[in-house]
Amino acid sequence: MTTAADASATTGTTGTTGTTSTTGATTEPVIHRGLAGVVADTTKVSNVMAETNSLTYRGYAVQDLTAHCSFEQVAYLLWHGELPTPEELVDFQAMQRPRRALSPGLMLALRLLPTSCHPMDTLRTAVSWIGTEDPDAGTYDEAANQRKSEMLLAQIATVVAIDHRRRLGQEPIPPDESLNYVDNFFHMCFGSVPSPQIARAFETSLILYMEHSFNASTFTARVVTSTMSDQYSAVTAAIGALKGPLHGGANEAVMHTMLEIGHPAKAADWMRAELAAHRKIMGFGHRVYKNEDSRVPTMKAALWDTAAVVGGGERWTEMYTAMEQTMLAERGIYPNLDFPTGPAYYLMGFNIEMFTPMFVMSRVVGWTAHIAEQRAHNALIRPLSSYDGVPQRAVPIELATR
Ligand SMILES: CC(=O)SCCNC(=O)CCNC(=O)[C@H](O)C(C)(C)COP(=O)(O)OP(=O)(O)OC[C@H]1O[C@@H](n2cnc3c(N)ncnc32)[C@H](O)[C@@H]1OP(=O)(O)O
Ligand SMILES: O=C([O-])CC(=O)C(=O)O
Repeated sequence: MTTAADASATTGTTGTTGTTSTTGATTEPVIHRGLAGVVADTTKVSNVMAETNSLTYRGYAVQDLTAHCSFEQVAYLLWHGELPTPEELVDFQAMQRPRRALSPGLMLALRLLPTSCHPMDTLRTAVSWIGTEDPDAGTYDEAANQRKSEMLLAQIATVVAIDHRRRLGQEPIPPDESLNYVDNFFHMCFGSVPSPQIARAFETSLILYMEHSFNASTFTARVVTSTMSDQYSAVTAAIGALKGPLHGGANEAVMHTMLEIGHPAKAADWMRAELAAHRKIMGFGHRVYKNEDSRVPTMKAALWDTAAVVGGGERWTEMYTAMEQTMLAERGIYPNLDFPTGPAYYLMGFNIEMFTPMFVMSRVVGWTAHIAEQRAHNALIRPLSSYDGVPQRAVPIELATR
């Protein structure tokens, strides 16, 4: 089998059985395991530029957006291609905020779910449920899909907050239309709004989490959409893809790791032992960025800001520094966005198992922007495989039943 890394340039047509070169000789197909390095389609939503460690949403640098825009403004930008005018923003908020309350059916379903399930399972089930209650779930047109995207954005935060509370044995707190997305989420979780510094740090994390081109969960949403399936199915599948620790689940794993290490002074030895045992350390490495994740400096600053206003915060910033320095010295691998976000969410008072659902609260905007783009220029996503199982054979006569 030839992999992308060791393949020499081959021209010709590729099928499941091999490649026919222009000279007529059959060679083995080039296998791109994990689709690494494959450009699967074009997109206008965001641009991940690994060479310059930079990232733009609809042409705006994410650092510019986190410095000057609210979560709602950036969500509007990703969906509509332009930042909203002040009037458009008011209209957007007036339409979004009343949609935060959940249906009685979904409220009941959330009560019935076991608390032993992971909150990502709650969220996956809730999105699927919302789809069952939408009489237009299967109808596609641009306006209907935009309405569904807005509904999902408004309701996912409510589901996450209710799940956060029910695991603590607490009753839901209804959403408050007078509050912005961030303050309302804290209000629904804790019954109060955060300090401006914490609100800003949290909003920064959400803006940075919102979109990242063809990452595994977005690509999952595009694969489902490419079959002309519905938006709820695509988002439900994307939640399943984000849950894994090699993707969004890493923000939870980072905090578990930091707690296991316990003290910054123990970080270097702990990490060296893990690396010697060939185990991966969550929150480090990236498929596209091989130098530094474009979003990390901004989120690292937000973690430091959070630590400055929360008691005991320096324990986790010192842990961050110790782990970052050790990984760079031992393997030359940089932290990814999940590395600063994990301890930031922990310092903000969230239970660790809620971290990946909080990622969904934001990434749903990116997913649905990509679903719209996929639908607008659809091509069924169906790659080829190279068979390397047993050669063709006949059913043994003694096992035949007909
Ligand atoms: C929001 C996000 O989804 S960001 C990503 C969050 N995921 C994580 O933090 C999980 C930990 N990181 C990883 O598993 C990987 O870096 C990934 C999956 C993110 C990207 O991986 P890939 O591009 O497939 O690279 P791959 O896993 O093959 O790693 C290349 C090499 O670096 C090593 N490596 C990469 N990441 C790590 C890590 N976190 N810890 C230890 N070694 C690592 C691999 O062991 C491999 O070494 P080898 O060539 O000696 O076998
Ligand atoms: O792009 C990726 O592969 C993973 C990632 O950082 C993201 O989804 O934000």
